[in-house]
Amino acid sequence: MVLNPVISKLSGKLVVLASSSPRRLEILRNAGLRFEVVPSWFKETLKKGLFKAPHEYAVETAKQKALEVARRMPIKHLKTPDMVIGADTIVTVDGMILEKPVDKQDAYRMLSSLSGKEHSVFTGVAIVLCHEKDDDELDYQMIDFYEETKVKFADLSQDMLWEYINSGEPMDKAGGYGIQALGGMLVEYVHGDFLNVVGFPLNHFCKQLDVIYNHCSFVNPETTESVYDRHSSPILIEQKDTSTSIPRHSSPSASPLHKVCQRRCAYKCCSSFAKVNRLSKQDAGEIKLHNSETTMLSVMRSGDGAVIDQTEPKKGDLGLICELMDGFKASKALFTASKFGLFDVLHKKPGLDAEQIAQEIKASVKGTETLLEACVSLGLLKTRDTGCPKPGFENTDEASCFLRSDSHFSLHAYIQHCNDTLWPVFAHLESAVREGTSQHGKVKSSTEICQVIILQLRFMHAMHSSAKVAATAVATAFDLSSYKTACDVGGCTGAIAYELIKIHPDLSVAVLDLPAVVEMSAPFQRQHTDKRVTFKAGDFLKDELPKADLYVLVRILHDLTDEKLHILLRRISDACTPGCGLLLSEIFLDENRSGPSRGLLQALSMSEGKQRSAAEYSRLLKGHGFITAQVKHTNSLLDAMLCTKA
Ligand SMILES: Cc1cn([C@@H]2O[C@H](COP(=O)(O)OP(=O)(O)OP(=O)(O)O)[C@@H](O)[C@H]2O)c(=O)[nH]c1=O
Repeated sequence: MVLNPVISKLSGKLVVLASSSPRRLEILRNAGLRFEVVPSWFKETLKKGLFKAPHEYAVETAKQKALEVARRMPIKHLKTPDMVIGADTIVTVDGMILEKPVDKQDAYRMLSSLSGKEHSVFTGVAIVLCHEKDDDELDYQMIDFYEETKVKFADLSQDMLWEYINSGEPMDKAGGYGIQALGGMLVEYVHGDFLNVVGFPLNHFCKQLDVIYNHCSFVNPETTESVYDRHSSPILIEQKDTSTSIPRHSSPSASPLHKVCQRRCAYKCCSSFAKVNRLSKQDAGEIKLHNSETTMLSVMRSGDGAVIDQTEPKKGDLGLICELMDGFKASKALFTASKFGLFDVLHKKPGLDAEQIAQEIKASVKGTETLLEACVSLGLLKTRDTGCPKPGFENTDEASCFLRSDSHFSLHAYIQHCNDTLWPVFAHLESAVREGTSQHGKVKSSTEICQVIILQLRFMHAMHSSAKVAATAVATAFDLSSYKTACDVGGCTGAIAYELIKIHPDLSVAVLDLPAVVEMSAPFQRQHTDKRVTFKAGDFLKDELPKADLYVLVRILHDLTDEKLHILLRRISDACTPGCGLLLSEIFLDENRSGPSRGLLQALSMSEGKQRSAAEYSRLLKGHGFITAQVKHTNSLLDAMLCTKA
């Protein structure tokens, strides 16, 4: 297998990764594959008992994830992809299939069942090759396979397990661990493909691409001929069979899933098979069949004949609700501790007890004690045994990194902004929802005019601190070496600009922002001497944009009305020559707008704009002549997208 020619076979094709897993994205990106990410909406609810072996469950889930995206993309007016890749990772031990834990207790249960034992990690992968037929139909071929890796865990003590669980790492990972990070410390040995455990069996995938593009010919959907490659061992390809077309309103039993299962045939390469299936684009909604199998709803009739909906609570349901009910208390505890400078005090004098801390922060002993305990429970502080009857307190690593006011990645100013500005705005949320307007005005109108400048400066501090935390992820998201001049439109204090020039030595950046902002941003530049960042005062909606071959828009578009957004994009597009780049950074919503919460909660206090998914931004930009080259979900505060002017 020659790796690069295999990956390069896909250049120029629209390859879509139907996954929200940042690990899969990174594995494939690192392999040089160019693709878009459209997370699947398929709910992982297939009945495990229906499958003879665990890997069949993983493969079937992967197939359904990929098919759901292949169906949805053309309907949602996105382009029909050439290839959709879906994957599903599961952990199996003692006959049980472990997926992602629903809460900490569940993670504990999973990890204890793995302690001291060998288990298997299976990743099922589905590759859907699509061929657009006409307005209504989509032909596709499905190739699927799986990979198994054996992993042995050391004996794990209860303390160690809880420490690991409290790190937060287990929650979005099958089996409740991430071998690529802290979870690696739990592992005694790995037999097989390491990346398979992380979430994607890259080696097996490349072999499959090799088979697809170098060693076999697939059924040509136009001619309906089935073809064998005579120079390699025969790959059995089912002849196109229109009986696999899915009726527009197929019943669950005639679902693609069932058809696919029944029609499975012998083939080379593990469990792969390829055949042409036909899918009506209208069938997108029909994938719901599994919901009926897994729902826990039982309908009963009460004495007066009314239907009572008795939904049994699922494990973890209560945990979720409690977390949400108490969420505001946790936030306010963080804001208060931050306002009192608690994390600075404990950085300078770790190990102080409650009484000493109360003295330092000039607060009551009783109140301080309560706040300290709450902060420990939230993972912001930890206790230290000082040998005295009263425990000492110190910052956790997270607090040390993000909550001190003097740390490089300090979010202190942003947290104060949350407390002083956003908290009062959210107190008016009911009115905001009822009236459909932001409540910023109500809160601001009660502010003295002379305070406006102070507020503006505070706001800039807040933006500066969160931009600094997001900057590395944004600046390193893509290879920008071909660009020499950039303009950071609305770049505020230059936090992103300075990071960009740090990472890209040949780049110089002009930061464009309103005159008042540029004037007030001087104190933020004191520690920077590099002349490659310059500031230009101007209104990006009216004044001339500095010439550049890369325009940068970080957290700008979501805040603009549609009208302003189109004015800005048109102005940038006019300033660009073909080949110029546009680096967009925002929180990208999931395609079904079901998350991430950070983006959706932010929308609740936004005045004019709206939050969008990567595909929505992509479409907007396409309307102004920009083609999306790459999308990156960074796992940091902001995601990123690189587009090129066509
Ligand atoms: C064992 C292990 C798993 N994982 C992650 O566990 C998720 C599995 O869940 P999934 O359902 O297969 O995928 P998902 O995250 O829900 O994404 P999607 O493809 O959208 O369903 C994937 O993320 C994997 O990386 C690690 O990161 N490290 C590990 O060591």
